[in-house]
Order: sequence, then C-alpha cells, then structure tokens
Amino acid sequence: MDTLAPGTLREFEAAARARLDPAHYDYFAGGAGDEVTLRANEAAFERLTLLPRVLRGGAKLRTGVTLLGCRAAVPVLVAPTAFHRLADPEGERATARAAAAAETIMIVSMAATVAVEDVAAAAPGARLWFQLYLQPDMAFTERLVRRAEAAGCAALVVTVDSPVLGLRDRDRRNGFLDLPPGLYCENMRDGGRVRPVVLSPEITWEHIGLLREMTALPIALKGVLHPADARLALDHGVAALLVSNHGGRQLDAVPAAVDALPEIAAAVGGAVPVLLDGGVRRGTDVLKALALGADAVAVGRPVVWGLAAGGERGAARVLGLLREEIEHALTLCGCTSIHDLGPDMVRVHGAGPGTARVRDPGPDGGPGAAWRSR
Ligand SMILES: Cc1cc2nc3c(=O)[nH]c(=O)nc-3n(C[C@H](O)[C@H](O)[C@H](O)COP(=O)(O)O)c2cc1C
Ligand SMILES: O=C(O)C(=O)c1ccccc1
Repeated sequence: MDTLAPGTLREFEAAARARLDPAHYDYFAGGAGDEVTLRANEAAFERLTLLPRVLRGGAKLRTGVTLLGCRAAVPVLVAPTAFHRLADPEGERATARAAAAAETIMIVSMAATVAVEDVAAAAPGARLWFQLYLQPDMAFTERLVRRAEAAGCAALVVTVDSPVLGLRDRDRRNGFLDLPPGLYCENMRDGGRVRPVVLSPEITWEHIGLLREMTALPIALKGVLHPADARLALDHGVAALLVSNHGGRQLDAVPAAVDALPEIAAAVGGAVPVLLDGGVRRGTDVLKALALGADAVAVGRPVVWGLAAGGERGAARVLGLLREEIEHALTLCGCTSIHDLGPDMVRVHGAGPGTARVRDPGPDGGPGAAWRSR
C-alpha cells in the first residue's frame, strides 16, 4: 500500500473488490433476500446525529474497555467472519496478528479456514474469543469447546440468529456453495474427516444451559434483537450480548442493528456488557452506538476488505483508521473518555430532542456503568 492506499473503510471495500474473485466478493459483501436489512445497517447510522459538548478539554483521551476480563485498547472488536483464506493466503492468522497489533479482541469464527490452535500460535498476545454454532451433536460441540479453551480463547460467542442459513441470492446466482479445493473449515476436523458446519433449528435455551455446565468460559450470545430474549439471556447466565442481524445475512426485514440497540440496552439495564455489530464504517458510528448503550462494537466486512486489499497490514490499517477516527470524533464531541458518551448526545435526524433517549445516562453520563463498577 502506498500514498494512493485506501484512507477510509469504504475505500478499502473498493480495493478489495478489485482484487477478489467476483463470486467471493459477493459472498463477503452480500446479504439475505432483497438486502433491505443489509442497507439499513449503514443507513440507520446516517440518520443518527451527534450533539457535541464544548469547553471540556484537558484530560488525556481514554478509549480502552475491559470486556469479560479482556482489555481492548479500542471499543472495536473483530466480528467473526468465515473463510478468511478466500481473502488472503494467511487467512485468519493475518487477521489475528492485525487484531493483536491493534490491541483488540478477535472473535474467531467456527467456520475459519485456519484452525483455532494455529490462529492462536500465529499471533502471540492476541486476545481471542471463539464463535460457536451449537452443533446438535453435543459431544462434538464439547470437543470444539475444549479446543477453544486449550488454544487460550477467553470467551465463547454463541451465534443464535442462524437456525438455518439466510437466503442469499448472490451466492445462489454465482453457484457459490463450497470452499475451493484445498480450503477447509479447519475447526470442523474431527477424527480424520471435516464435518460440515450444521446450522440447526433444534437448538434451544436448554442447550445454552448444557454449554454453561460444559465450560467455565463466559458465554456471549450473538444475534439477539428482541428485548424479551435479552432478559431470557440474563436468566440463563449469559455474560454478554451482541446485538446483531448478522450483517443483514440472515432474516431480511429485521431492523438495523443500531435501531434495535436502545431497547436491548434498556432490557439489560447494565447487568452485562452489550455489544453491537452491523454497518459500523466510521469512528462516528462507533460513538453513536456507544452513546446509545453499547459497551463496544464489532466490525465484520471492513476487516475482510482490509485483508483482501493488503493482508495483515490492510486489516491492521482498517482497525487503525477506526481508532484514529474514534479519537478525533471523541475530541470533537468534548469527550475525554468513551464513558463520557450518553444518549443525551444523540438525535435522530429531523426529530426533536430526546427521541433517541431510552435510558437515563446516570450521574456520570456513561451508559451501562453498573456491570463495570462491580
Ligand atoms: C462474509 C461473512 C461471514 C460471516 N461469517 C460469520 C460466522 O461464521 N459466524 C458468525 O457468527 N457471524 C458471521 N458473520 C456475521 C458477522 O459476525 C457480523 O455479524 C456482521 O458481519 C456485522 O456486519 P458488518 O459486516 O456490517 O460489520 C459473517 C459476516 C460476513 C460478512
Ligand atoms: O456466511 C455466514 O454469514 C455464516 O455465518 C456462515 C455460516 C456457516 C458456514 C460458514 C459461514
């Protein structure tokens, strides 16, 4: 990469598109159905505005956050995305090194093309969480959990928005069904064969209970949109929630992730950390999500675009750009810490004051302070 290198996340997408096989680009970029939810994720951020505070300078900027015992220097995690070796020969190894360099958490996909042990070995010091689709064969699920634990993963992220795969017209048209020869879902190797990733409509809250008995690792649920499910998650001892519509790849017609966030944050009431992914493309998007009650966000496609455009350096640059943009926007908002952000600083474009306000920001203005102070 040179001086003409991408300088925004959206420019990274264009650079990645130019390099990728068109069917692979479509797999990464695409959504389900008419891609209404896919577009809504970014459009919802555009409709939200930030109201800066003034004359609050002085202190040194603080962007770090601790989630499930893991410190991240920035409130931006790497969302789990499958098949990184379609974007770069080093695949998830390169992504993990980029996340380590950015001092943030990478959520390794169960459908990674590098085994979780090899991802961990390639990136010493990386903070890894492991994403899991609960497999109906719970004995295999347990073997997978043991591998993630042994590799040093600090949390399990169970994806719950995928009882079946979304209907992805781009993949259907392109005939993209399987990985090309030589690439495999390496976490699915089991007794000399590679199992298919099973998305199962049979999975229930009972399986979450079984998983909790199986492991001491904290469990996050990814893909919760209904506030009643957020409350059920708390009843089941879940340690964090990730508000997500899977980047618009599962049920088309669900709300934009950031539009679903306030109700979930209100239901959780600070009991556990709330994360969000979907459509985060600018530092200002991160600030909007944090102001509305997220403790951190995750990015999916932008990291893949970085990887496809420039391998490890490209992915690191994407995370670095977000960090620069967050610091710049915080300063312009009169904040010295991400905990200074509150719902009072967000408006829905064109709506009156307080319309985006759903939760009392508390005396120090920061959302979700309850779990942090424990
Ligand atoms: C190409 C691709 C593959 C994905 N694979 C997974 C996966 O294996 N497991 C999972 O839980 N989510 C997966 N996701 C969803 C992401 O974790 C995340 O929810 C989504 O990408 C966030 O939206 P964004 O791409 O706009 O940041 C995938 C998303 C994309 C784009
Ligand atoms: O493509 C995806 O979004 C995804 O989550 C997935 C599911 C199963 C296998 C590979 C990826």
